[in-house]
Amino acid sequence: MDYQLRALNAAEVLGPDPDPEHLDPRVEQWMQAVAMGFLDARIRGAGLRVWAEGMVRDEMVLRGVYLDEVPTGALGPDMPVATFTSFDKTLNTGAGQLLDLHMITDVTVRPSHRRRGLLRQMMTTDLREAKDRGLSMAALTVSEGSIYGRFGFGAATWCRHIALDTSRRFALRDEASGRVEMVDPHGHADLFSDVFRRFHATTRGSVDRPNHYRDLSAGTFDDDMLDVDHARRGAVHHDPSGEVDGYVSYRVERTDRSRELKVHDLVATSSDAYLGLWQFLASVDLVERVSFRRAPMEDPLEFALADPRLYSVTRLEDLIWLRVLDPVGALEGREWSGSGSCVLELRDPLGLAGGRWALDVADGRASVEASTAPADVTLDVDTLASLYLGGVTAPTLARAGRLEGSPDALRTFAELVHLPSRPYSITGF
Ligand SMILES: CC(=O)SCCNC(=O)CCNC(=O)[C@H](O)C(C)(C)COP(=O)(O)OP(=O)(O)OC[C@H]1O[C@@H](n2cnc3c(N)ncnc32)[C@H](O)[C@@H]1OP(=O)(O)O
Repeated sequence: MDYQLRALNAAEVLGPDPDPEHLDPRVEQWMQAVAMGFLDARIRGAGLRVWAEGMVRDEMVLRGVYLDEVPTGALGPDMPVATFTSFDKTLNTGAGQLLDLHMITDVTVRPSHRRRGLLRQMMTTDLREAKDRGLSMAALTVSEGSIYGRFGFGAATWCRHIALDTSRRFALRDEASGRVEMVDPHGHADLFSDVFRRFHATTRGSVDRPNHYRDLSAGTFDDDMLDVDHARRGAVHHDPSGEVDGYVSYRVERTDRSRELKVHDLVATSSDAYLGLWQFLASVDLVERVSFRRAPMEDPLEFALADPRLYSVTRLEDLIWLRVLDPVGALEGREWSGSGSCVLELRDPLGLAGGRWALDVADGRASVEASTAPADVTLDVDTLASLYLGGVTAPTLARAGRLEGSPDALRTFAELVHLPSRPYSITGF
């Protein structure tokens, strides 16, 4: 069977203002292939608008694998058998630095064509092109944990799914300051985006949001319902000067004889905003359970409660998986601890970032260059990805057998790479 890998530049094909009723058929067929690959319904209505606008604003590259010949009656030659999207945004790497980030999503291969190397072909082409364009880091979120390690990706940020008992027993140890007012989220996409922009600028581990988050946060599109969420409600937190420093977007769902408040998005730029929004959520009557799937691993809420047992973690989720493309750009673009030096041997199954790299850290900033000196520490490129944002420590990875070196070398590297807190991304894509 002959396959052709093609790439479409969404902004070029759709123009600046795409009309969802009359999309270029190549793009629409590509979208329907993605929907089929993720076992979703056909895309229509609001979904076409949100997706097309997002593709254009984010300048997405849509890769597709097409069949040369299609048997009579089978899905047509314009619908790809495999899809893959990428676009560029930024990653907060700590100490206020934003690193350019190559983001990958919408990876599907039609079941009748899987395990023939189509994902491998799209991935290796895309990563090579991103590296050639000068990007030093790529990222994705995964449907299954077993797929992307072979391509050099490692889990780098995690989040908690939490449930909070908001019955009469709920109380914070101290009242949060500031004030919360309800808003209609459908009309506040700009305000929500602005709060997120400030959160992104100050939070290590945050990845910038694709454009369609404007609709997801505001509830003008919901990716489970594939439509406008008419039950979506919202509230914002004002700091004592009156400035909005956090928001929450949520809906209440009935389960048997009770109700659950499901938080879709909660973004806060200060602890008062974060705790104030939780205090508001707990004050919603007729609901005794609030759930949220993007709580930080180090969650102040747990420790602000008068009764910490009202807080439960229902699941831990790996969220952002990173892939180093260029070790110099990636390692120099990160926050480090103290001063010292070390030679790293990086093993890379795709040959993009492998080799020996001399790392020199002075007062938290690194300079990195290729080296022929003997390696102090040896690791795989996916292990470096997991260490990169401080989501896991070097001693833990050494105990897992994923770092090799003498005890002294491992100690030096562990001290340099260590970061004081866990990273937090609130954005899946
Ligand atoms: C970033 C994202 O978009 S995440 C979403 C990923 N997509 C999905 O989960 C949708 C449903 N699944 C699919 O569409 C496909 O099965 C895909 C995309 C996961 C895999 O596509 P394929 O073309 O079958 O993969 P391909 O043949 O290139 O396999 C590449 C390698 O990955 C391995 N692999 C592929 N799928 C899986 C899997 N689900 N679990 C474990 N390993 C896998 C293959 O065995 C192969 O390994 P090898 O090269 O070391 O021998």
